[in-house]
Amino acid sequence: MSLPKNVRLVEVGPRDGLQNEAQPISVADKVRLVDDLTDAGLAYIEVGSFVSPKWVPQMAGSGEVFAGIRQREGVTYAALAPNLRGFEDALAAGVKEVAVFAAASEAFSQRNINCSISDSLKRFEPIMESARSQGVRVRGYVSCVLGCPYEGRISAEQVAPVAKALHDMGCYEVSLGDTIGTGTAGDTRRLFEVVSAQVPRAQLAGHFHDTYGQALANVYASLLEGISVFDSSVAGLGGCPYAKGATGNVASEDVVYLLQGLGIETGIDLNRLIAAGLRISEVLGRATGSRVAKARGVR
Ligand SMILES: CC(C)(COP(=O)([O-])OP(=O)([O-])OC[C@H]1O[C@@H](n2cnc3c(N)ncnc32)[C@H](O)[C@@H]1OP(=O)([O-])[O-])[C@@H](O)C(=O)NCCC(=O)NCCSC(=O)C[C@@](C)(O)CC(=O)[O-]
Repeated sequence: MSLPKNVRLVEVGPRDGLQNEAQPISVADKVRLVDDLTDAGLAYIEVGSFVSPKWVPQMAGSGEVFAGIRQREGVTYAALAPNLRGFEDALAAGVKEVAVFAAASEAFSQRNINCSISDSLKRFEPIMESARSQGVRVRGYVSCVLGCPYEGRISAEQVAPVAKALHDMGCYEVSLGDTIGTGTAGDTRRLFEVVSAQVPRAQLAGHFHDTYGQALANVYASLLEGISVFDSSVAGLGGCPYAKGATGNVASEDVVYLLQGLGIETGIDLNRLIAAGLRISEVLGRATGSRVAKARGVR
């Protein structure tokens, strides 16, 4: 299979990246991050989550962040919604696209959203119905596609029915998440081979955490499988509150560098992206997680 000519990056830094931070991050700093990412040319930015603040306190101000950001024409600013309440709160905050999130592991589903996989899918149905009637696009996530912090190995055959269910209920794209970053390039190729028998490749995305240093290799393995949408996080921010020890997503800067080397267009200005990552890393008081940013001689 030949490599895709264009790739779309879904920037999840402001959401997946920051949701796990214990230290307070001001609304102004979150707004600045999203604006910097807009200026760097990202066409899709996941800005926040409308989830319970008791479960994920860092996302509590997502409505204020939406109110503060500069929205550029043609850029999608999305948010996570776990239930109808979250969906309605998101809409009230002016959100035009949401993402629902399920898991391929029962134990993770319980820890993350306090219900079974099948109950979570039922919970999404009223969201899908309301979204359809209001013309809101919904993206779907499946977590733990290559491993679970509680159940260990997860097979591609466990992932495929969950991805299919999200696709069948109307998610226009399903992102497959290696939440704990244990997957290898071989596992990744097999995952997409199996899942693409249920959901077309053009409607699948890859979401790789870099815990074991395999994320960039997994992006490349996915490209070889014809996948052309990847979630990534500026400065490699992040982790998951329900997957202890998991590091951030693959750094957006590193993915852009990889893609540039393959002659694949993303429309992203790498220098501005690096600057955005350095600014938020400074706010967080730590070094950037992007190897490319580090190699360019800055922090
Ligand atoms: C789903 C629930 C709400 C169930 O949580 P629950 O406790 O079972 O829900 P509940 O319906 O019993 O409600 C409990 C309380 O939460 C409130 N509540 C209920 N819904 C909402 C809402 N939408 N927004 C704000 N508040 C809400 C509700 O009003 C009530 O408040 P109280 O009466 O106790 O004061 C909870 O488990 C939750 O919010 N979980 C979110 C977990 C999360 O955000 N995880 C991280 C995102 S997933 C991820 O990172 C993985 C991904 C996508 O990146 C891919 C990958 O890497 O794998």
